[in-house]
Amino acid sequence: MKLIRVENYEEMSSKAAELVEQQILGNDHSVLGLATGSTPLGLYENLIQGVKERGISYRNIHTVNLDEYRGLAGTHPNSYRYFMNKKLFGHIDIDLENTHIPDGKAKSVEAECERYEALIHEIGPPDLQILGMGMNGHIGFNEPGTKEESVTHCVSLDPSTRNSNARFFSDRDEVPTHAITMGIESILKSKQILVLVSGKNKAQAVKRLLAGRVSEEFPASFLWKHNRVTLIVDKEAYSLVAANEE
Ligand SMILES: O=P(O)(O)OC[C@H]1O[C@](O)(CO)[C@@H](O)[C@@H]1O
Repeated sequence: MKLIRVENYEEMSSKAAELVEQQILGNDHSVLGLATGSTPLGLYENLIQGVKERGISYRNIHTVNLDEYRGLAGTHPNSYRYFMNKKLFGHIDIDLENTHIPDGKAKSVEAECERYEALIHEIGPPDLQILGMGMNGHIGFNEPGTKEESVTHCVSLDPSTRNSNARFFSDRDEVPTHAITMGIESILKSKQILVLVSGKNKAQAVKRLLAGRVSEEFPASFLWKHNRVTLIVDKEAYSLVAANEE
């Protein structure tokens, strides 16, 4: 795992954008794996700037997102489809037909998971997958206990994840109880993975990740099984590791 230590969220976001743009400049037909949550927002702002100021084009880029809440339509303001359209896709020259996110409202969740996994293989796997990490080590919505062999599946969300994501909803009870997520195996198929972690509330998770012990109990630890992972971590998120080094 390649570690890039940066000062703060802004630097993490601009460094990440630099790496994404490098990928696009190297192959303008790249497949990007994208994430939601607070972490990649700064990255997306930088990518939007890249279109306006650096002439980066997404005309031939395809994207696959990691996950979507079960039960929310793409028009729901808390759905990840809505998030992606608002925070990125609506501001860059990407063809929306080339952007893919699981359908949270699909009638049959099993059929939707199968369709999405097949789609990842058909257009992908991603040349570059962006990941955030939950405080409990979740990647996508793969909660502790998820098997390494997991492909796209429906998960019951951990109470800690629902609590943490409640900040996006007007009421905690509105946070969906289930989500569709790419599995660990689906994520590890990506050719390259870029993990972004920022803030004090992730310091414990960074410490656990960098301890290097691979365990189902901490899903992000499976990233040690991939040979092209870059972790960009800011000072606060790295603080507990730094304290150990002193
Ligand atoms: O970036 P945040 O909001 O801390 O969330 C971390 C991770 O949690 C998820 O939002 C799922 O809850 C992931 O998509 C994200 O990478």
